[in-house]
Amino acid sequence: MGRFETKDTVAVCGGKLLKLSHASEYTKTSMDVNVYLPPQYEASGAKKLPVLLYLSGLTCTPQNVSEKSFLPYFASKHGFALVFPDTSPRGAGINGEDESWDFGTGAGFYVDSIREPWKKNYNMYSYVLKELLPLVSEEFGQLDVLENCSITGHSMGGYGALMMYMRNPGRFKSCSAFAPIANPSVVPWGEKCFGNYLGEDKAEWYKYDPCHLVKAYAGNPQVADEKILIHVGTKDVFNYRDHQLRCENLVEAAKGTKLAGSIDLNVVDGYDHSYYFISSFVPEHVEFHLKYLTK
Ligand SMILES: N[C@@H](CCC(=O)N[C@@H](CSC=O)C(=O)NCC(=O)O)C(=O)O
Repeated sequence: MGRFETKDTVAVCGGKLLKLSHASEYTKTSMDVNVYLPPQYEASGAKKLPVLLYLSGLTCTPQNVSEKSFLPYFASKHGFALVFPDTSPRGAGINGEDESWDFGTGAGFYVDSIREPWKKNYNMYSYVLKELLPLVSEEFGQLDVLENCSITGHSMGGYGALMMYMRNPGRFKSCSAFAPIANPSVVPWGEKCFGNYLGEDKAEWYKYDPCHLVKAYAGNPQVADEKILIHVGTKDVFNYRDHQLRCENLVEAAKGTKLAGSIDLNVVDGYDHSYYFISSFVPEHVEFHLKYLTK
């Protein structure tokens, strides 16, 4: 299949989960990605299917979300495709990339590094937006991944979804997030990753921080009633309020901006950070995105 190598094809919920890999120009490594094609794909003819891009969190490969989110069930029910990228380059051969679970391998933080020794490979922002999605579009002509695509994600990936959405107004039809790292510049995970990938100049960090991006965000020209849906649990060990996640900071930062009153933050009692939490709120997030995606 063109530039993708198919490593496995799994029957799921009436559709096909394709486990793919390809050589990446932006990471200079082989990259894994899972693409879920719902049963409607085969019969779609000239009509292109909408796509939901899901960015995963720290330590994840494309398999965690494929196996544990229930997203394929809803994609089959409603006729949209799913794209599950990996969370970092793997095996880049950089000293220190495998020393901790919250930096390096599995922790690309969806930024383009500007620092040695990371900048040659750790370019997940450009990789996802400029390479992977265009490649999916080329290889799967029936998927409208360039014009009719929404974005979501979990934790580091929830942060990535908010950040990519706000940096590219109109590129995605809608955005939601599960327990996102909403203000990475002020929390330990962000400080570690931004410090290493982007250096000491905080101005470089703010280019990727949703709480700063929201200030200049021009609004989504594609939609009239723009909202961002966020869920986070009260039993999340990374704490929505004052530890790694800081979801309330985004609501606060949005005041006086185009997104004032539009960040729909739902703090849900008793839920943790796991895929039990994610899968519990996937139905609501799917309903949300379906309001914006063209069917
Ligand atoms: N050290 C632990 C915890 C890692 C963890 O909780 N990862 C989350 C994402 S955290 C933020 O980005 C995750 O989604 N894990 C995968 C899963 O299937 O739950 C560890 O290494 O497990």
